[in-house]
Amino acid sequence: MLTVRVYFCHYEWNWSRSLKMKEEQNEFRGSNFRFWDSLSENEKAEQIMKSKSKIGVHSEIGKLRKVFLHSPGQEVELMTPRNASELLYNDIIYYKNIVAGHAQLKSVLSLVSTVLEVSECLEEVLEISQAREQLLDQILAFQGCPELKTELQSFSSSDLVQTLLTGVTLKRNSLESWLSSKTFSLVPLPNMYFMRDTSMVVGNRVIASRMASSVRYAESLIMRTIYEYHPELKGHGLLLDAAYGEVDPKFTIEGGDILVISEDLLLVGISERTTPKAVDALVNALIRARAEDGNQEPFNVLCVILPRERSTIHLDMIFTVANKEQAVVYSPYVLGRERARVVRIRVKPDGDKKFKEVEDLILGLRSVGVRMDPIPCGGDEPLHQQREQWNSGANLFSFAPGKVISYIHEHTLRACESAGFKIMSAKDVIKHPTLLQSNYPLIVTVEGSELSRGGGGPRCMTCPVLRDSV
Ligand SMILES: NC(=[NH2+])NCCC[C@H](N)C(=O)O
Repeated sequence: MLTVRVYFCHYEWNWSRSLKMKEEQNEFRGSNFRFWDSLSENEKAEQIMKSKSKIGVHSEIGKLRKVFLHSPGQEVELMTPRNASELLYNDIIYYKNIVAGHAQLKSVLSLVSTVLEVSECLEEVLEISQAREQLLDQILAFQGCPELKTELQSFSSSDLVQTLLTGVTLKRNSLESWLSSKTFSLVPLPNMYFMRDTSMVVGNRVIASRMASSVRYAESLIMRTIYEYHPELKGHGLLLDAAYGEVDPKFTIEGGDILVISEDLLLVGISERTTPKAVDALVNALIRARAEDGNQEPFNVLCVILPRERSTIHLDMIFTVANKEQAVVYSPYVLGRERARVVRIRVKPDGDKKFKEVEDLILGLRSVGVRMDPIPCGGDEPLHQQREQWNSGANLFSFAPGKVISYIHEHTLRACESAGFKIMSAKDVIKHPTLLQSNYPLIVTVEGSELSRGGGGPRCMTCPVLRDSV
């Protein structure tokens, strides 16, 4: 294999050792590489600036530099048919069967980006006593089990990470607990591998989500703590700090509903997970943040009112961006007779907002100057569309413009091929990373038949922290 030295490796990072090592191991960084020595002084300075900036997401497709993942562990095997739906799963899934699919995703992303494993970051953060204390207090208060604190405080950081992920079984040591229908005093976090939802980077700031379901609260508290304390990520301020504080069912927001199309355009799902009240707060927070940054440009938010169905919990289950002007869509809800309503909010820098209902999402995008040609998830047949969308067939993840990861869905992939994409398996790409250097649009497929039964796809499993601008 061709060995390539990438300019990123030449910058001396001051951050934690493990992260630096990861940078160095990642010698090959995808298609746009150049030898450091071939860069002009200006280009070098620009690259150094870029690598200094710790977080920044201004599009759905900019070349990926840093991404959060969580490789699923034993926590996914703690559910039973009885509690599966409460734990937000479509079915009982087996750890061994999802490992391979997730490992493919991670290997492909590691070829092009720094991959931050959330459990490793959490372990590092738990070494900071203030962070550990704060996180434990918050999680245990939310879960109503503050009595666990003394025991958990005594754990090593790695044991504590494991315990937070796999939960604590309720001790049957009183009549009340003996008769309780609960299994856990501290609920496990089997949804952790859906990294997308619990926090998000919008522009140069972070949103700590407020999850719609209490079984996921702890996940966003974990992310909030990582962004607050981790040397690699801290210091950016929160755009919206929704993870902690009073529970208000009218105020919930999850990352699967937020798509950053450009600096001046967001798509937002109004769904069973994300409420209008939270989106109002997000828009106001953006107005303030942009004013702070001296940004005098107006911006737009397109709000898609999603049906409340299990397979459309988030906007990214019916619409994901695959290239500069192409998106994979679930046609019935984006274009068809049953299409979702879309409300456009035009926001002036002085905070003035104008609301208008637009015809559909694609025309709404046009109305703000963005062309997106839809590629139908499942192809043209309603039967295939429904089956493949159910298994997260519209949920693709872009790691560069026109470079996308998808599950293997025959009809969706065929539609993508007709739209100009080449299809390659993750296995081939991992064996021959130079395949990623192609100039043509590319879809890398990962095995997802078991992963999708957790309720999401490649976009749901990734949380981009840093992307190049497009
Ligand atoms: N961005 C997404 N579509 N995420 C899917 C999350 C699935 C997860 N089981 C949940 O219900 O929360």
